Amino acid sequence: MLLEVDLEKRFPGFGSRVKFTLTSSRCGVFGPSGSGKSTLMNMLAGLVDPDRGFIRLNGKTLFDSDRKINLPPEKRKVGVVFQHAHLFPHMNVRKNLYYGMKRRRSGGGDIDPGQLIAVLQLERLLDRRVTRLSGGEKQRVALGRTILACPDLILMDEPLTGLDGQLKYQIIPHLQRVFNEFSIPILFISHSLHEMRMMTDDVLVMHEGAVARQLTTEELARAEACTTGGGYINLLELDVDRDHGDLLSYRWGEVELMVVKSHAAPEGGRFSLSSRDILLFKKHPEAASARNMLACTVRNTYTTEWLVGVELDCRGNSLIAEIVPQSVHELDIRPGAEVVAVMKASAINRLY
Ligand SMILES: Nc1ncnc2c1ncn2[C@@H]1O[C@H](COP(=O)(O)OP(=O)(O)OP(=O)(O)O)[C@@H](O)[C@H]1O
Repeated sequence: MLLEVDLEKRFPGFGSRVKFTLTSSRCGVFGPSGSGKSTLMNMLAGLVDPDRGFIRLNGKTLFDSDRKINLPPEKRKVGVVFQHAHLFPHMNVRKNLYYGMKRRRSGGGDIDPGQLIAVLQLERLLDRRVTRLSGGEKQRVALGRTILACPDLILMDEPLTGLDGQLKYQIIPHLQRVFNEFSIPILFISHSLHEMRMMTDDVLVMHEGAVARQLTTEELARAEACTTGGGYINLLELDVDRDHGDLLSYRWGEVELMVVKSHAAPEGGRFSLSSRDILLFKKHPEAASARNMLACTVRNTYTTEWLVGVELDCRGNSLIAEIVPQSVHELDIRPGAEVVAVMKASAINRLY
C-alpha cells in the first residue's frame, strides 16, 4: 500500500494539519481523545471535506483541492468499520454480508464469500437476525460486509472500544486472520496500546491535530513504557499444558511457564508480563519463591530515561526486562551474556 496524505481542516476551536506517507499494510493511528484521529479517518473516507491538500492511495487521487478532485465515498474503494457495527437491523447476517458484495466496483471482486465467512466463523449465524447477535458477532459481520466490497484500504475507527474485556480480545484473532488471508491493508485507529501492538506494525501518533511521530509499533511500545511508568509489557502467546492445583503450566514455545490459576484460564491465549516484574540473575538461584526461572541469552540492550531495557532470547522466545544501569554493570549484561530471568507466577496475567 502507498498512502500519501497532506491535509488541512479547521473546525471552530480545532485545527488539523496532517502530512504523512504510509507504505506498511498494517498501520495504526494512535493518540489521546480529541487529537484528531476520527477527523483524519473521516477525511480519508470522504465523509468530511478537507479545507485544503491531497489524498493519494496507490497513486490514485481521492482528493486534491488544487485540482478540484473530491471522489465521493462510494468511489474511493476505502472501507470503514466503526466502533458500532451499523448493520441493517431488518436483515439477517447473510443479507448484511451480501450487501457488501453489491458495492463492489469493477476491477475488484476476487474475495470468495464462503472463505471469508469461514475465516470469520459466521457459518452458524447466517440466517440469524442481526438484532440477535452479540457485540463481537456484530463487529465480525460489519467487517465481513466491508471486506466483501473489496476495498483497497480498510479504516477501522476504534472497532473494539464498544466491546467489553474478553470479547474485545476474542475478536482480535479474527481480525488478524482476515488480514493474513485476504491481504487488505488497514488503518487501525485506537488509543489502546495493546490493541495497536496486536493489529499494526507502524503507527502515526497524533497530537493536537497533527502527526507528532511516525514510528514502528514496537518503538511506540518501548517509548510508552517510559512515559506510563508501567514498564514495557511483554505479550506472550501461551498454550495450556497441565493443572498443578493452584497453578497452571503453559507452553511458551519450548519453555514451560507457571501461572497462578486465578490469573489464567484453562485454555491458551495471550498473556501480559511487565518488564519490571522480571529479575535477572547471573547464575541459577538455589532456591526462590518465584515459580519461573528461565535460562536466557542477552540479545541486545537499549537505554530508557531511567532504566536499561534488556532484550532476551529464551530458547527462541523474545522477552524484555528493564533493570537499573548499576545492575547492568554488576551482572556484566552485554550481547551474548547468559542470564537467568526470574518471574513470579502471579506476574503473568491473561489478556484473552
Ligand atoms: N464536525 C465537527 N464540528 C466541529 N468540531 C469537530 C467536528 N468533528 C470533530 N470536531 C472537533 O475536532 C477535534 C478532534 O476530534 P476527533 O473526533 O477527530 O478526535 P479523536 O482523536 O478521534 O478523539 P476520540 O479518541 O475521542 O474519538 C475535537 O475537538 C472535536 O470536538
